[in-house]
Amino acid sequence: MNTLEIEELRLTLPGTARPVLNGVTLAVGAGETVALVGESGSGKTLTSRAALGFLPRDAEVTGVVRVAGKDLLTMTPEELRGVRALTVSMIFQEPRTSLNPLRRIGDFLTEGLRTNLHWTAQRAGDRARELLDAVGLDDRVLRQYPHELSGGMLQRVTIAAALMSDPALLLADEPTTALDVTTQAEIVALLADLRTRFQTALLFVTHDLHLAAAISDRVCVMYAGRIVESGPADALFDKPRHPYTAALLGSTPRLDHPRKRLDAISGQPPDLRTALSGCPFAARCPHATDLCRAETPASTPVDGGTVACHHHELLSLEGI
Ligand SMILES: Nc1ncnc2c1ncn2[C@@H]1O[C@H](COP(=O)(O)OP(=O)(O)OP(=O)(O)O)[C@@H](O)[C@H]1O
Repeated sequence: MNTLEIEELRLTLPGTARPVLNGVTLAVGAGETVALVGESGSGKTLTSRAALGFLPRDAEVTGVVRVAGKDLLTMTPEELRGVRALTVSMIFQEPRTSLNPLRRIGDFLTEGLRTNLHWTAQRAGDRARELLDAVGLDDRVLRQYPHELSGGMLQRVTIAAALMSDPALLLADEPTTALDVTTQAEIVALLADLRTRFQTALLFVTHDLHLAAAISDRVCVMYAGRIVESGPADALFDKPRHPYTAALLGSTPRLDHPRKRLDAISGQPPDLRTALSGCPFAARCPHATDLCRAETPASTPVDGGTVACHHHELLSLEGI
């Protein structure tokens, strides 16, 4: 059984001309890391928050969001609280905003298990020390306050906190964006190490396709509320099938080719006030034809993944 299954998730917000999520389907297997990649506004955060059962209050939602076999969209608030406390944890972009500045790190780490599972202070403290060690921090941190730690140390603390309940699924939403480049690399290496050590499924949200390929088993590429391509990370990286994936690869700096010329993707992603017909990427795609502008391509299974492009077979042959 997959740890996370999202099927045909469609989410519409009031006052918009099209759904902000438009039939998102993705799965994360037990212990697997899947990256969700796309430009700002493509719907990555809304998708990952849906895996915690957090949806905008005024949204119209259809589809299925199953965690460990149970559909979050039909759960009672009480059941949802249980899932968030024990089964799914989230690591946020900016660690400082997820910690209370007035509370010691030790209290922050242990309060969930003490409240939700009624663990004793001793037992929860032992678990906190074990996890601080796993994330490379000394247990003196337990007595410190957030302002005494650097951004990188705080992100390690929030990762330890996310793992305290031994969750089946970890959601990481741009967890390195607020950090400097060296610390970013350390946090990515740490997450890669922890996912094998703790066997936690990980959904990693990022706008950086190279980072996604480095950390994940599979990648889902999002554009305008849809998954336009998914597949094994190395295959998608070596041989993208969707013109948008190819364009994203060409526009992201690479650590191994820092001087390579970058090609910006021309145009802007469509905003939510624009109704879309046809392929959502057609207006920016160098390969678009009348068919693309008229008909929305369905997501089609291909070797180990999916692609939603009318011309993917031809483009794969030509090597986009
Ligand atoms: N509660 C909300 N009310 C209105 N619009 C929203 C709400 N939440 C998200 N949106 C809009 O939905 C779209 C998708 O948002 P989302 O945060 O999922 O994008 P994203 O891909 O994560 O982008 P970023 O990388 O900038 O965080 C955006 O246009 C955003 O402005």
